[in-house]
Amino acid sequence: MNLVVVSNRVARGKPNEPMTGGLAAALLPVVEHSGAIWVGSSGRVRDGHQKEPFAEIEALGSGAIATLDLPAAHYGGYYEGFANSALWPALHSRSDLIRVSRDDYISYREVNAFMARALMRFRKSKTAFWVQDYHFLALGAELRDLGVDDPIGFFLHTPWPVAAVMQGVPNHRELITAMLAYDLLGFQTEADCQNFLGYAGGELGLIIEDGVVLSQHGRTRCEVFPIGIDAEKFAAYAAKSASHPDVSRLRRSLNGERLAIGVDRLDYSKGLVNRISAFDRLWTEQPQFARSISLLQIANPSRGGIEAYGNLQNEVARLVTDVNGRHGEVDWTPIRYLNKGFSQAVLAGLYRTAQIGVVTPLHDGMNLVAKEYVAAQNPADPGVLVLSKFAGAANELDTALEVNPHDVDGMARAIAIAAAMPLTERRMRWDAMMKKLRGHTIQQWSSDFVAELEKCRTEKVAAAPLAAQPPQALRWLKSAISGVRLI
Ligand SMILES: O=P(O)(O)OC[C@H]1O[C@H](O[C@H]2O[C@H](CO)[C@@H](O)[C@H](O)[C@H]2O)[C@H](O)[C@@H](O)[C@@H]1O
Ligand SMILES: O=c1ccn([C@@H]2O[C@H](COP(=O)(O)OP(=O)(O)O)[C@@H](O)[C@H]2O)c(=O)[nH]1
Repeated sequence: MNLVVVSNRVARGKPNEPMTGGLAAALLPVVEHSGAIWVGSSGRVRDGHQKEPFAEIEALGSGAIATLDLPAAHYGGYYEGFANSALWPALHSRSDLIRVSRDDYISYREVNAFMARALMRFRKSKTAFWVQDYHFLALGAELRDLGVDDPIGFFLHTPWPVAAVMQGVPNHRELITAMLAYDLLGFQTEADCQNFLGYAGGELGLIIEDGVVLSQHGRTRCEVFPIGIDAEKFAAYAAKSASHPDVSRLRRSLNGERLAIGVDRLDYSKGLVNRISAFDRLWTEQPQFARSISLLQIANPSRGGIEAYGNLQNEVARLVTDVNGRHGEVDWTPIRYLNKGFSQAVLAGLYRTAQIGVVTPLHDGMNLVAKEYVAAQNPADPGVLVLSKFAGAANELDTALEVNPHDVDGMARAIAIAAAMPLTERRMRWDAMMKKLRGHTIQQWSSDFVAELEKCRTEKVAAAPLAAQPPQALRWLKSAISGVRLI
């Protein structure tokens, strides 16, 4: 089976460059080892009507990356508009930030249709399509409209909120009905999956049986596939990172003080304001921690053309200046705040240098930084992960110090507890988390999904004659022939 992976963002495959987000970071090794073709946006646009989409193709391990120039007239409305100003805030339960625009929705659908047409040239006799993330909710339906009867699966990297929040997204019914053209919908957590099923059953009134939604598109299985990392790679990077100039300079600069590290895109979902406020609270309420704990916050700028992101960047910069101004000394800077990225090899060394990892998003699909921080620790003297209960990673990393990111005092207390935690407890917590990370790698995540996708397609085709009926007919049939299972 040939695998075609599709996402908006693709990784550049250069080992010394930072990754832009977890999706690209996670899929890079999957494509390298599976021989898949990974199709995504080049980040450039092209004017006019493209007969043949312009694609650049380069090898990536045993696979390849094909990047497309997206249509100039629709790119802004698609990426900064509908995807990141309507869907992203909704998916992260920030209804207050949803921006509604009819034109953005049209552009979003145009780009989904454009991508479907472009994908036809990557289709061979036996192909499975694996679509990634909220940029392409309608891509499966567009492919079906073009006559594609191959397995088509979808994985959502973000959370899926409760139905009342999704109802704030323009055209939500049409869009979510289109999602049912996929054979398999994958989610990061059980809560996300249940929220989706709740919407399908409640808002769309569809029948759901054992995690399968029955609709006019047939059967759509919904399942949980928490994304993993290559823990061994991070451990190996960390073990040999000391010689890297950034890592050794950081270590020399510490003078015995303890370091906490935060690594995030500058995104309102990451809870940066509350995190910095928690450090402010710690240094104010427990002055013995001034000089003895400092924070290294890497905050890579993201989606800078969107107002909410520009506002956040200003707010965080102001807050850091204020906190440093009040708590700093001539020879001590409480928060080292960097608006740039590092390669994962360097990042691993920075993670290992820090005794505390602070990962406190208000909402996050998974948060790979949490997993990478754990994997990069020195087994003989591991650091402590302070982790938000609203990160998908909290489901697996359940021996981290769990915090509520809305509770600034609680986070300040957790940071103090982390700083004082004895070695035996740190090792016990770290061992348990490391076992989970080793037991569920990124390669397993992808092979589990693809195996399930092939199985679902076979089941869907076998059940097609009955499941292809409109949902109203299914409901009527079900009540008319009681006791008969409609699968
Ligand atoms: O492509 P961008 O607009 O620059 O944004 C970067 C990525 O952000 C999001 O990442 C998510 O995927 C991670 C891996 O599964 C997950 O750990 C994290 O919780 C998610 O937020 C977004 O979903 C991606 O599409 C973006 O590429
Ligand atoms: O300077 C940086 C900051 C982050 N990352 C990578 O970007 C990803 C961030 O993923 P995460 O799931 O934590 O959050 P997202 O940005 O996708 O929301 C991780 O794999 C990091 O290793 C990186 O390579 N360099």
